[in-house]
Amino acid sequence: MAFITRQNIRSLSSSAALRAAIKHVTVIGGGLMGAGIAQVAASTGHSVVLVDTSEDILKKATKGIEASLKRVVKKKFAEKPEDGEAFVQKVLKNISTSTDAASVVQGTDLVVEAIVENLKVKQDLFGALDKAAPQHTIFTSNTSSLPIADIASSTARLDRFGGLHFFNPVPMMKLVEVIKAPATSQQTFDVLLEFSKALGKHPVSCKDTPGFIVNRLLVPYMLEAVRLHERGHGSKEDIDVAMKLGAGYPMGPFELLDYVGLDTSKFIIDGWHEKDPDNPLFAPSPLLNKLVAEGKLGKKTGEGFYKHK
Ligand SMILES: C[C@H](O)CC(=O)SCCNC(=O)CCNC(=O)[C@H](O)C(C)(C)COP(=O)(O)OP(=O)(O)OC[C@H]1O[C@@H](n2cnc3c(N)ncnc32)[C@H](O)[C@@H]1OP(=O)(O)O
Ligand SMILES: NC(=O)c1ccc[n+]([C@@H]2O[C@H](COP(=O)([O-])OP(=O)(O)OC[C@H]3O[C@@H](n4cnc5c(N)ncnc54)[C@H](O)[C@@H]3O)[C@@H](O)[C@H]2O)c1
Repeated sequence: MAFITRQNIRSLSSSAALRAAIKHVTVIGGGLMGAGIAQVAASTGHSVVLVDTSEDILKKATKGIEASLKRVVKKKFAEKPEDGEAFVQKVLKNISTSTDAASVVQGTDLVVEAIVENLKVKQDLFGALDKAAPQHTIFTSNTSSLPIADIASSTARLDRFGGLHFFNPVPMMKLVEVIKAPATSQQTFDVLLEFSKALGKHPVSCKDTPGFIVNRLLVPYMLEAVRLHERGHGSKEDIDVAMKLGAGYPMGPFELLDYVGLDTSKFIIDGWHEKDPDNPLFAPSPLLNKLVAEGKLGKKTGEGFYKHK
């Protein structure tokens, strides 16, 4: 570990050297995204510590990772199921868990944060981690909508702070948006691009602008679907079928909102509305607000726009 130091980081030029820079990864948040990121990092040979606030959440996350890995190997090792089982066990061995982020970051090359979409909570976390992590450790956030520069402002490592935005479900979705904030160094950015490739993902470069590329287009689209339904211009079922069969989307907007999480979707739109209240694309939705207030957060709680088993 600790391949990158401030002294040798300038000599990191080849792809191989950049890839070798990240061996030990700490993923903070063991929910939908964090569990998927930990799974993919462990599957590609990284040693991973997954952090959350309670042992119960971590147990649930580990069970989810095991179930997801079994789905992956069913196809990948269809001819040799015993090799598939060995792969699952090997990957699970690469993952340990902890409820104490500050102690585990002492041995990490990269932090990927995937906790709740709230600026203050993220800043508090990174402020504490900055004091505990070694100099060489790179910090990243998987935020959907918050400026990376704002999250990084709670630390003194602005040059070693960037964005790594994964997509749900992480084991299946090939894209990673790599975000270069104004103070992110070119070396950090290059390491993050190579790390994304080492995970088997396709990185794209993004500026630190609201929603980066995908969410700036996708979130207004999903909210427009809710508004269309609120106006009585279509049932959610018809809108979903229309977008799947008429536009070739794998999920309709209501299915996707349930999949992403209605709380996360509300955090995103509320944050943008606060900053740009005149933009009609960022207007809050009464129906979304009502469902979140009722605790109907989508697939993860068993009900959102739809009921889930
Ligand atoms: C808001 C945020 O900031 C950004 C975001 O993340 S926005 C959300 C982005 N994500 C999307 O848009 C997802 C859109 N949906 C899809 O692409 C597809 O519906 C899907 C990949 C989720 C599922 O595919 P679908 O064909 O509908 O269902 P299903 O048959 O269950 O799954 C297809 C394959 O994926 C696998 N799979 C699905 N979820 C999986 C998971 N969590 N782990 C492992 N494998 C999984 C299945 O095993 C299956 O494999 P198979 O073809 O070998 O049987
Ligand atoms: N859901 C999506 O489709 C999606 C896609 C891309 C990015 N994101 C972003 O990823 C992040 C996580 O989203 P999610 O959907 O996985 O949320 P989630 O609610 O499923 O999981 C969040 C996890 O973080 C944990 N947590 C909260 N505060 C913590 C702290 N201080 N320390 C450690 N753990 C803490 C919670 O206990 C929970 O397990 C958010 O920033 C979100 O915007 C979400």
